[in-house]
Amino acid sequence: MEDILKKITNQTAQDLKVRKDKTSLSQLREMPFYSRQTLSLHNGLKNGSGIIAEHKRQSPSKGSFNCPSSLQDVVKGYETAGASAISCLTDQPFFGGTLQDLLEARNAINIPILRKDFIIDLYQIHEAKAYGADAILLIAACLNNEELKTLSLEAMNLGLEILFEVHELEELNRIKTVTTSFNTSKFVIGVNNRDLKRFKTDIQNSKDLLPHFPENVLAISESGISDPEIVKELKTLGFEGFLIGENFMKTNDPGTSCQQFIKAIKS
Ligand SMILES: O=C(O)c1ccccc1NCC(=O)[C@H](O)[C@H](O)COP(=O)(O)O
Repeated sequence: MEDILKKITNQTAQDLKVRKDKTSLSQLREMPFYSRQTLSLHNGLKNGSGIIAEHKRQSPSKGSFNCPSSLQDVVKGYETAGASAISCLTDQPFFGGTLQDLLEARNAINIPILRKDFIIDLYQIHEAKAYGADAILLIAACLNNEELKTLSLEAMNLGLEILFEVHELEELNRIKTVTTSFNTSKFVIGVNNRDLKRFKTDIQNSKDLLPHFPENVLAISESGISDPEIVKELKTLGFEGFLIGENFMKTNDPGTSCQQFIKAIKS
């Protein structure tokens, strides 16, 4: 595992102990959104712009984005702009997000929401459902095959879709192995263009890994996307989803930035 991921997941494991002591699984199950019918991320991407617009206050690579807009204004702006889905970061120590953000986003919008976090424990899947997510992220670099399978099955049981994230071919091959026995094709695989050792992004990573994708799986390109022309190019190659955070969150009005971006990819 890359150093930064190790650092983040070690912190996640510590924070989880505190949250588990504070809120039991039964209490999560009693929360109003726990029994809610989820929205399909997969369908949202297939039928819409393909943009997953991210709410991201800060990042380990860039620090704070100093976005003056409230979470509600950001996510409502993204929805109005025509985003297919929202990615809501809930990691606090490194990204400044909270589970409360997820709850607020759920109350504000009616498009699919991805809980963007570093999921290493079944408890987090139940949290995702209880706080209103429709999909979760599972990062191959943080999990072995057994963990990937156990977490995926729990998510699917709760009606949550999964975005599997890979950085390299070995991880993509592991996702292929883990998902072959699944009774659904409603999961998506994302290539993260961010090299976590050097914090550099390179779209070429998406282009290199796409030919190795399993058939009929929805492909997403993640990170470092700021040019609508790149999205147009990646679409012609076969990508159907594009996860974009910084490019919108570094502006004063992420919703309007997202609107202009979506207009540009359609022109
Ligand atoms: O963004 C980071 O610096 C980062 C560092 C370590 C682990 C993950 C990180 N980012 C998570 C993401 O995947 C991005 O937030 C997401 O793909 C959007 O990327 P961007 O459009 O470049 O903000």
